[in-house]
Amino acid sequence: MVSLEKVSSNRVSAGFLTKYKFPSKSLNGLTTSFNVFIPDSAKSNKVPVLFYLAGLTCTEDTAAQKGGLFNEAGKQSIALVFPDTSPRGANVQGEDDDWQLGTGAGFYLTATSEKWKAYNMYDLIVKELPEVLKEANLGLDFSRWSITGHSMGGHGALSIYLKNPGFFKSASAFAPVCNPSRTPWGINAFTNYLNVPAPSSENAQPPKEWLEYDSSYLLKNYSGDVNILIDVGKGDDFYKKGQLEPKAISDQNKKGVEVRLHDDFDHSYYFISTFSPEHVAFHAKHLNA
Ligand SMILES: N[C@@H](CCC(=O)N[C@@H](CSC=O)C(=O)NCC(=O)O)C(=O)O
Repeated sequence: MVSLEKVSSNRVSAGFLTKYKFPSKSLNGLTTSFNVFIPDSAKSNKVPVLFYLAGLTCTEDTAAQKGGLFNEAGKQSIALVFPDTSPRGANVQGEDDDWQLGTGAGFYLTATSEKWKAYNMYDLIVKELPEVLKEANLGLDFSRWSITGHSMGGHGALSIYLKNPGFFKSASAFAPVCNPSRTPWGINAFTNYLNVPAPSSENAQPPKEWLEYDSSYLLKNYSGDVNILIDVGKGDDFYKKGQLEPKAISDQNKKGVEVRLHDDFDHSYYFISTFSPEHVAFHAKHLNA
């Protein structure tokens, strides 16, 4: 039995957003927080669930406050779950020194490096949080889950979807890191958290431990049907600097994958909140099919 503590609750759109915290086994016993939006309709019928994984430097509050997801989620009777982006206070030397590694930068993987042993956001999202939500008895339908995210969280959403065939009905992402085993944020995260060094040449095949978390590679080797929507802004500086590489996904021309590039939009929550109602509607189509 997990000791789930309610931190706050706010009326928003056609439901309530409630923040909880609990000591997480995945994160070495550290306390983690998450927000959950439950539409009013959950009182009469169980509702499907959409996870939102946020990006570097974010918390469980970032997308809840700025993502613009609630009106459509309320209308479509979908619950939203917003986890944190890393453990907090793991006491790893240097974990607060660089916004691209450590606190706020968990990269949604299971760390295999002794130094980063609390950094197990993959286990938290895929195993522990679903169990915690089931136990909390919030009116959620545990046969219908989907997943979305932004940037590092877009990488998380796509890789978690592709690593768990059949578990999620659909995945979507805003400006995701699509090919982390060949782009700087991913290489930095994998080298450190997985303790597997980068290959000596840029053109060499990345290590197999890294590829297990690379959505482009996972998609290439995926045999079933997929439902994936990706939006990227052409005015996004991280896109221009080669951190995102959506071409690694769009060039595969896989059925069930739509990658849309939009003029002018940047990496910010102005971009996300513009397209988030469409993403919620996309997931509703698959969650309610
Ligand atoms: N501090 C950084 C910029 C950090 C940043 O832009 N974070 C993005 C996610 S980037 C990929 O995961 C974000 O979502 N920020 C929160 C927000 O409210 O916009 C820098 O110095 O560039």
